[in-house]
Amino acid sequence: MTKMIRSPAFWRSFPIFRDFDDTAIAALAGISSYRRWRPDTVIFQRGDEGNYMAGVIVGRIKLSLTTPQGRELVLQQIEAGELFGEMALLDDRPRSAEATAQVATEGFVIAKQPFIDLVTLTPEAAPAIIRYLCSRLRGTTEQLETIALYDLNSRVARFFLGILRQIHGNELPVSANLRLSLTQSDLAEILGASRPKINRAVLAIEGLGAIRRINGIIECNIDRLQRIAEPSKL
Ligand SMILES: Nc1ncnc2c1ncn2[C@@H]1O[C@@H]2COP(=O)(O)O[C@H]2[C@H]1O
Repeated sequence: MTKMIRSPAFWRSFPIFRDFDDTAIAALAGISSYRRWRPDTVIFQRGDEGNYMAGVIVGRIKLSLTTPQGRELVLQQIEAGELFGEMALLDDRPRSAEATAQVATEGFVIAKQPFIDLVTLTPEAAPAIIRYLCSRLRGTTEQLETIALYDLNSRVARFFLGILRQIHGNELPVSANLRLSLTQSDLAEILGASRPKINRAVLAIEGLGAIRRINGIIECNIDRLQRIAEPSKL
Protein backbone atom coordinates (compact mmCIF):
# COMPACT_ATOMS: atom_id res chain seq x y z
CA MET A 1 0.00 0.00 0.00
CA THR A 2 2.86 2.42 0.77
CA LYS A 3 4.15 1.60 -2.74
CA MET A 4 0.78 2.67 -4.12
CA ILE A 5 0.96 6.10 -2.45
CA ARG A 6 4.29 6.68 -4.18
CA SER A 7 2.71 6.32 -7.63
CA PRO A 8 1.83 9.50 -9.62
CA ALA A 9 -1.30 7.79 -11.03
CA PHE A 10 -2.57 7.27 -7.49
CA TRP A 11 -2.27 10.99 -6.64
CA ARG A 12 -3.75 12.11 -9.95
CA SER A 13 -6.85 9.98 -9.28
CA PHE A 14 -7.75 12.65 -6.65
CA PRO A 15 -9.34 15.50 -8.67
CA ILE A 16 -7.66 18.17 -6.51
CA PHE A 17 -4.18 16.89 -7.47
CA ARG A 18 -4.94 16.07 -11.14
CA ASP A 19 -3.15 19.12 -12.57
CA PHE A 20 -0.15 19.02 -10.23
CA ASP A 21 3.14 18.67 -12.15
CA ASP A 22 5.52 15.73 -11.62
CA THR A 23 7.65 17.59 -9.07
CA ALA A 24 4.63 18.49 -6.95
CA ILE A 25 3.30 14.92 -7.17
CA ALA A 26 6.65 13.51 -6.04
CA ALA A 27 6.62 16.00 -3.16
CA LEU A 28 3.09 14.86 -2.16
CA ALA A 29 4.28 11.28 -1.93
CA GLY A 30 7.12 12.47 0.31
CA ILE A 31 4.93 14.36 2.81
CA SER A 32 2.12 11.81 3.21
CA SER A 33 1.87 8.71 5.34
CA TYR A 34 -0.34 5.66 5.11
CA ARG A 35 -3.05 5.18 7.80
CA ARG A 36 -5.51 2.46 8.71
CA TRP A 37 -8.64 3.17 10.79
CA ARG A 38 -10.78 0.49 12.46
CA PRO A 39 -14.59 0.67 12.14
CA ASP A 40 -16.11 3.30 14.49
CA THR A 41 -12.78 5.06 15.17
CA VAL A 42 -13.32 8.77 15.84
CA ILE A 43 -10.47 10.25 13.80
CA PHE A 44 -11.00 13.76 15.09
CA GLN A 45 -13.64 15.77 16.96
CA ARG A 46 -15.14 19.13 16.09
CA GLY A 47 -12.99 21.79 17.77
CA ASP A 48 -9.76 19.78 17.66
CA GLU A 49 -6.64 21.39 16.29
CA GLY A 50 -6.25 20.46 12.62
CA ASN A 51 -2.67 19.73 11.69
CA TYR A 52 -3.26 17.35 8.78
CA MET A 53 -5.70 16.54 6.01
CA ALA A 54 -6.51 13.03 4.95
CA GLY A 55 -7.68 10.96 1.99
CA VAL A 56 -9.50 7.65 1.64
CA ILE A 57 -8.06 4.75 -0.36
CA VAL A 58 -10.60 2.07 0.68
CA GLY A 59 -13.53 2.35 3.09
CA ARG A 60 -15.78 5.17 4.25
CA ILE A 61 -15.48 8.15 6.61
CA LYS A 62 -18.47 10.02 8.02
CA LEU A 63 -18.21 13.78 8.61
CA SER A 64 -20.88 14.88 11.06
CA LEU A 65 -22.08 17.28 13.72
CA THR A 66 -23.61 16.00 16.97
CA THR A 67 -25.66 17.99 19.50
CA PRO A 68 -25.05 17.46 23.26
CA GLN A 69 -28.37 15.52 23.23
CA GLY A 70 -26.91 13.08 20.70
CA ARG A 71 -28.76 14.24 17.53
CA GLU A 72 -26.49 13.90 14.54
CA LEU A 73 -26.33 15.58 11.15
CA VAL A 74 -24.16 13.87 8.54
CA LEU A 75 -22.48 16.49 6.34
CA GLN A 76 -20.90 14.04 3.96
CA GLN A 77 -19.63 10.52 3.61
CA ILE A 78 -16.14 10.36 2.18
CA GLU A 79 -15.35 7.37 0.00
CA ALA A 80 -12.29 6.15 -1.93
CA GLY A 81 -10.66 8.96 -3.93
CA GLU A 82 -11.91 11.79 -1.72
CA LEU A 83 -10.25 14.04 0.86
CA PHE A 84 -11.35 15.38 4.23
CA GLY A 85 -9.94 17.60 6.97
CA GLU A 86 -8.64 20.20 4.51
CA MET A 87 -10.54 23.15 6.03
CA ALA A 88 -8.70 23.44 9.36
CA LEU A 89 -5.47 22.94 7.47
CA LEU A 90 -6.23 25.79 5.05
CA ASP A 91 -7.89 28.34 7.34
CA ASP A 92 -5.91 27.68 10.50
CA ARG A 93 -9.05 27.25 12.62
CA PRO A 94 -10.27 24.24 14.65
CA ARG A 95 -11.91 21.21 13.01
CA SER A 96 -15.40 22.18 11.81
CA ALA A 97 -16.90 18.68 12.17
CA GLU A 98 -16.23 15.22 13.54
CA ALA A 99 -14.71 12.45 11.37
CA THR A 100 -15.46 8.79 12.08
CA ALA A 101 -14.44 5.68 10.14
CA GLN A 102 -17.72 3.87 9.43
CA VAL A 103 -16.05 0.69 8.21
CA ALA A 104 -12.45 -0.57 8.17
CA THR A 105 -10.76 2.22 6.22
CA GLU A 106 -7.36 2.76 4.68
CA GLY A 107 -6.06 6.14 3.68
CA PHE A 108 -3.29 8.65 4.10
CA VAL A 109 -2.61 11.86 5.95
CA ILE A 110 -0.68 14.90 4.73
CA ALA A 111 0.90 17.13 7.38
CA LYS A 112 -0.17 20.77 7.45
CA GLN A 113 3.03 22.81 7.10
CA PRO A 114 4.67 20.73 4.35
CA PHE A 115 1.39 20.90 2.38
CA ILE A 116 1.14 24.69 2.78
CA ASP A 117 4.78 24.97 1.62
CA LEU A 118 4.01 22.77 -1.39
CA VAL A 119 0.93 24.83 -2.30
CA THR A 120 3.01 28.01 -2.14
CA LEU A 121 5.49 26.52 -4.64
CA THR A 122 2.89 24.97 -6.99
CA PRO A 123 1.02 27.37 -9.33
CA GLU A 124 -1.61 24.70 -10.18
CA ALA A 125 -2.53 24.27 -6.52
CA ALA A 126 -4.58 27.40 -5.79
CA PRO A 127 -7.10 27.02 -8.68
CA ALA A 128 -7.44 23.28 -7.88
CA ILE A 129 -8.15 24.00 -4.21
CA ILE A 130 -10.64 26.75 -5.10
CA ARG A 131 -12.49 24.37 -7.48
CA TYR A 132 -12.52 21.71 -4.77
CA LEU A 133 -13.94 24.08 -2.13
CA CYS A 134 -16.56 25.37 -4.62
CA SER A 135 -17.74 21.83 -5.29
CA ARG A 136 -17.99 21.26 -1.52
CA LEU A 137 -20.06 24.45 -1.17
CA ARG A 138 -22.34 23.30 -3.99
CA GLY A 139 -22.83 20.00 -2.14
CA THR A 140 -23.72 21.88 1.05
CA THR A 141 -26.18 24.09 -0.86
CA GLU A 142 -27.90 21.01 -2.29
CA GLN A 143 -28.06 19.39 1.12
CA LEU A 144 -29.53 22.56 2.67
CA GLU A 145 -32.07 22.81 -0.16
CA THR A 146 -33.08 19.18 0.26
CA ILE A 147 -33.51 19.39 4.03
CA ALA A 148 -35.22 22.80 4.07
CA LEU A 149 -37.46 22.70 1.00
CA TYR A 150 -38.47 19.10 0.28
CA ASP A 151 -40.68 16.59 2.09
CA LEU A 152 -39.18 13.29 3.15
CA ASN A 153 -40.32 11.23 0.14
CA SER A 154 -38.70 13.80 -2.15
CA ARG A 155 -35.53 13.83 -0.03
CA VAL A 156 -35.17 10.05 -0.31
CA ALA A 157 -35.83 10.18 -4.07
CA ARG A 158 -33.29 13.01 -4.48
CA PHE A 159 -30.76 11.00 -2.50
CA PHE A 160 -31.16 7.94 -4.79
CA LEU A 161 -30.96 10.15 -7.90
CA GLY A 162 -27.81 11.83 -6.53
CA ILE A 163 -26.09 8.47 -6.18
CA LEU A 164 -27.28 7.36 -9.62
CA ARG A 165 -25.83 10.57 -11.11
CA GLN A 166 -22.49 9.86 -9.43
CA ILE A 167 -22.51 6.48 -11.20
CA HIS A 168 -24.06 7.34 -14.59
CA GLY A 169 -23.51 11.11 -14.93
CA ASN A 170 -26.36 13.53 -15.68
CA GLU A 171 -27.81 11.47 -18.57
CA LEU A 172 -29.62 8.84 -16.55
CA PRO A 173 -30.93 5.62 -18.13
CA VAL A 174 -34.66 4.75 -17.97
CA SER A 175 -34.02 2.33 -15.14
CA ALA A 176 -30.94 1.43 -13.11
CA ASN A 177 -29.96 -0.84 -10.27
CA LEU A 178 -28.32 0.35 -7.06
CA ARG A 179 -26.55 -1.61 -4.39
CA LEU A 180 -26.32 0.64 -1.31
CA SER A 181 -23.76 -0.06 1.36
CA LEU A 182 -25.80 2.16 3.71
CA THR A 183 -28.33 1.02 6.30
CA GLN A 184 -31.61 2.84 6.91
CA SER A 185 -29.98 4.35 10.04
CA ASP A 186 -27.19 5.80 7.84
CA LEU A 187 -29.84 7.17 5.49
CA ALA A 188 -31.71 8.69 8.46
CA GLU A 189 -28.54 10.50 9.59
CA ILE A 190 -27.81 11.80 6.10
CA LEU A 191 -31.36 12.99 5.43
CA GLY A 192 -31.93 14.45 8.89
CA ALA A 193 -34.95 12.29 9.83
CA SER A 194 -35.68 9.43 12.22
CA ARG A 195 -35.25 5.83 11.07
CA PRO A 196 -39.00 4.99 11.25
CA LYS A 197 -39.79 8.04 9.09
CA ILE A 198 -37.15 6.99 6.54
CA ASN A 199 -38.62 3.50 6.55
CA ARG A 200 -42.09 4.92 5.82
CA ALA A 201 -40.70 7.12 3.02
CA VAL A 202 -38.87 4.18 1.39
CA LEU A 203 -42.09 2.11 1.57
CA ALA A 204 -44.09 5.00 0.10
CA ILE A 205 -41.65 5.38 -2.80
CA GLU A 206 -41.78 1.65 -3.38
CA GLY A 207 -45.61 1.82 -3.29
CA LEU A 208 -45.45 4.47 -6.06
CA GLY A 209 -43.40 2.11 -8.23
CA ALA A 210 -40.24 4.26 -8.21
CA ILE A 211 -38.09 1.56 -6.62
CA ARG A 212 -38.23 -2.18 -6.07
CA ARG A 213 -36.01 -3.86 -3.47
CA ILE A 214 -34.85 -7.36 -4.36
CA ASN A 215 -32.09 -9.21 -2.46
CA GLY A 216 -30.21 -6.06 -1.43
CA ILE A 217 -30.52 -4.47 -4.88
CA ILE A 218 -32.69 -1.41 -5.46
CA GLU A 219 -34.21 -1.32 -8.95
CA CYS A 220 -34.92 2.32 -9.75
CA ASN A 221 -37.47 3.68 -12.20
CA ILE A 222 -35.80 7.00 -12.98
CA ASP A 223 -38.86 8.82 -14.34
CA ARG A 224 -40.94 8.00 -11.26
CA LEU A 225 -38.08 8.88 -8.92
CA GLN A 226 -37.75 12.24 -10.70
CA ARG A 227 -41.46 12.94 -10.30
CA ILE A 228 -41.23 12.26 -6.57
CA ALA A 229 -38.02 14.29 -6.28
CA GLU A 230 -39.66 17.33 -7.90
CA PRO A 231 -43.35 17.15 -6.88
CA SER A 232 -44.06 20.60 -8.40
CA LYS A 233 -43.44 19.09 -11.86
CA LEU A 234 -46.27 16.56 -11.41
N1 LIG B 1 -20.61 21.41 4.84
C1 LIG B 1 -19.71 20.45 4.65
N2 LIG B 1 -19.89 19.55 3.68
C2 LIG B 1 -18.99 18.57 3.48
N3 LIG B 1 -17.87 18.42 4.20
C3 LIG B 1 -17.63 19.30 5.17
C4 LIG B 1 -18.54 20.36 5.44
N4 LIG B 1 -18.05 21.07 6.46
C5 LIG B 1 -16.89 20.49 6.82
N5 LIG B 1 -16.63 19.43 6.04
C6 LIG B 1 -15.46 18.52 6.11
O1 LIG B 1 -15.37 18.09 7.47
C7 LIG B 1 -14.04 18.36 7.90
C8 LIG B 1 -13.92 18.61 9.37
O2 LIG B 1 -12.57 19.00 9.63
P1 LIG B 1 -11.99 20.27 8.85
O3 LIG B 1 -12.74 21.47 9.32
O4 LIG B 1 -10.54 20.27 8.96
O5 LIG B 1 -12.37 19.97 7.31
C9 LIG B 1 -13.71 19.65 7.12
C10 LIG B 1 -14.15 19.24 5.75
O6 LIG B 1 -13.25 18.29 5.19
